[in-house]
Amino acid sequence: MLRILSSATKCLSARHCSGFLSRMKFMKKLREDDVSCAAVLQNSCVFLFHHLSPLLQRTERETFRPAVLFSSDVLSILERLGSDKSLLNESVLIGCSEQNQPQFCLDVGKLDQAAVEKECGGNFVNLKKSFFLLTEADAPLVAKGQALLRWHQTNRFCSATGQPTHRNQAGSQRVCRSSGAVYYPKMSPVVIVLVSDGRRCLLGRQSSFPLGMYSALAGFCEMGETLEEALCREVAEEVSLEVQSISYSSSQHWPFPQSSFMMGCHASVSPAHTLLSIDHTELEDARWFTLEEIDTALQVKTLPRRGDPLTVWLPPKHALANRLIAEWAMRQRGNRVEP
Ligand SMILES: NC(=O)C1=CN([C@@H]2O[C@H](COP(=O)(O)OP(=O)(O)OC[C@H]3O[C@@H](n4cnc5c(N)ncnc54)[C@H](O)[C@@H]3O)[C@@H](O)[C@H]2O)C=CC1
Ligand SMILES: [Mg+2]
Repeated sequence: MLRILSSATKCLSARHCSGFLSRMKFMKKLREDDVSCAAVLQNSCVFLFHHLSPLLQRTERETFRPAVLFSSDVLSILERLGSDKSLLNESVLIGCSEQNQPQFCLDVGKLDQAAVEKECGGNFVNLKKSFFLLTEADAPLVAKGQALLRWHQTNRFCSATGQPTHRNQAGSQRVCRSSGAVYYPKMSPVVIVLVSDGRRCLLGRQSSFPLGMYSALAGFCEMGETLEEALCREVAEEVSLEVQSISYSSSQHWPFPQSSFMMGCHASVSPAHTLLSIDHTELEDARWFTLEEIDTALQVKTLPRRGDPLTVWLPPKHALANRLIAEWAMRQRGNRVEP
């Protein structure tokens, strides 16, 4: 069995960079210079995927972390499993750790899954499950890796000429040599908004959500829309409310169902106009929640099962919706005047 190293354990490329600025410049160079990138890949961390499912390893504390191998370990595995070692060159650059360790991801879907799992002492777990098994710190990098690997797998041909596209070594773009068209990985912009009437906040649920889960309203931005226009339209479409003011909170990359760029906002509506008219083609339910109800929902740690009494619970900390709700609750607690 091979050793699986946390990305912090070795620091092979420290001489290349130190601090945030040099790390960013180093990454830029790797994206632009195929020869440097190929050389660095020989001494880097690699996150393995199998048909887009990341390889996870159980820790001593019965939690999970992404299994991180060194390129030399990957080459040994490829050799032992009788695979062409050039497969390593299909790795895609995903980052550089704070310890200055370049990080790549590689899909070994061509190899036997069980054989790789045995070699590595881990398991390939589909992204939806693994995203929530991982810590808030590890999940985004794994999601980014999967998103890039998926993009490469689904953009192998030029949409103008039908000719094959060719990736650069870092995997940050693909080029059609026939037309010269350059393709870059794409995300769909999505607005997510926590609407408040000053006293309560508005949450909704789609029928596809797990039982009892309510979240902030969200929707894809349409071509040509500003963030603010998309937000007002989505709230109008889904619950027939007119938003009065908007403030931006923060953003996140969201891998489900495919790469979205989520932009999180707070918005207010007039307390005199809070009557909801729900579009049931989009939402199964939407309701106003008081601070007490939100506090209770934030406490729910074990997910309800079918047959359990209906408990409202909220998206986990990994989701921007959770942050928006927590921000709102904190602000409400601060505003509350004790009798
Ligand atoms: N990270 C978080 O906290 C949360 C993330 N989300 C994510 O936000 C996203 C958008 O939320 P929804 O309410 O489902 O959006 P939505 O309200 O825009 O409705 C989805 C529908 O929009 C259409 N659509 C338009 N452009 C699309 C595109 N580029 N890709 C896919 N469908 C498109 C499709 O018909 C789809 O069925 C979802 O992917 C969901 O996973 C939703 C809630 C919380
Ligand atoms: Mg929606």
